Amino acid sequence: MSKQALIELRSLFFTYGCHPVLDNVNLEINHGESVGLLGPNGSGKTTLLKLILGQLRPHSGTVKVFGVEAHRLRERYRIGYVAQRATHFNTEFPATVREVVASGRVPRRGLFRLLTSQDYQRVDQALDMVGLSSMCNQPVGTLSGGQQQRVFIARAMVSEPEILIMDEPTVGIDSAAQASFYELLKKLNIKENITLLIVSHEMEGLSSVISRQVCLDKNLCSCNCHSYPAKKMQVSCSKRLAFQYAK
Ligand SMILES: Nc1ncnc2c1ncn2[C@@H]1O[C@H](COP(=O)(O)OP(=O)(O)OP(=O)(O)O)[C@@H](O)[C@H]1O
Repeated sequence: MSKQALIELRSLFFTYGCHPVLDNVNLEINHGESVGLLGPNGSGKTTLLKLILGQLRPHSGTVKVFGVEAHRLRERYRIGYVAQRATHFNTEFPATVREVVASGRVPRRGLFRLLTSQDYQRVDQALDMVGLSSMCNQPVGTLSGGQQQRVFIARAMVSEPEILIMDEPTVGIDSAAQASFYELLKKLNIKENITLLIVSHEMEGLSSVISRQVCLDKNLCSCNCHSYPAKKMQVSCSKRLAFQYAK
């Protein structure tokens, strides 16, 4: 029996009004992979993630997650999601780091059930994993961009997801913080056995984390990040990509 892909896109077509964004996209992501998704601005990366998260429905073709059509998936907690610019927190935002991370446990526990000591144990484990235990009582708005990004990863992790999807996770994070962030992603993928799908323009830094890279420009084209240098790989994808990255 063939192994079932965790994420499976078949002949996917999506349009906003009369503006086609995704045209015949096919992609399979298997358990344990760490996939980088690259493409120029406006090429449909966030739209593709929204389809995988079941927030949008395809106009034709299929999007399956864990073998089920994405919009029908009931166990949403199986997918962790860190949105683009998740870290733009108002410094006055009153919640502490621990409270924000604990809120990520609600989808698994259920909306009307109080969190138990076991849930909080999981929260503390997630804080430890991202290296923020010592800051757990600080208001989240007072943290740096890189630290806030870790809060959002911990928040996604407490629901114990099998897949973690991140949209531009390193935007606004300085290069020193990026290096330790990439180490964290490697740990999640290899030690915690979590499948990763990461949208990023920073593929050079991410190349130590990802096992495969795909380029999107309405269609998808697959590239193996370990067999090509990043620039060459991007250029090979399409003329539009070549233009983008030659700048
Ligand atoms: N809700 C919407 N309604 C109409 N058009 C939209 C909507 N959301 C996105 N678009 C358009 O769809 C196209 C793809 O947008 P999308 O955000 O998926 O691209 P992206 O690759 O994630 O871009 P970026 O790298 O800039 O974040 C763009 O032309 C965008 O203007």
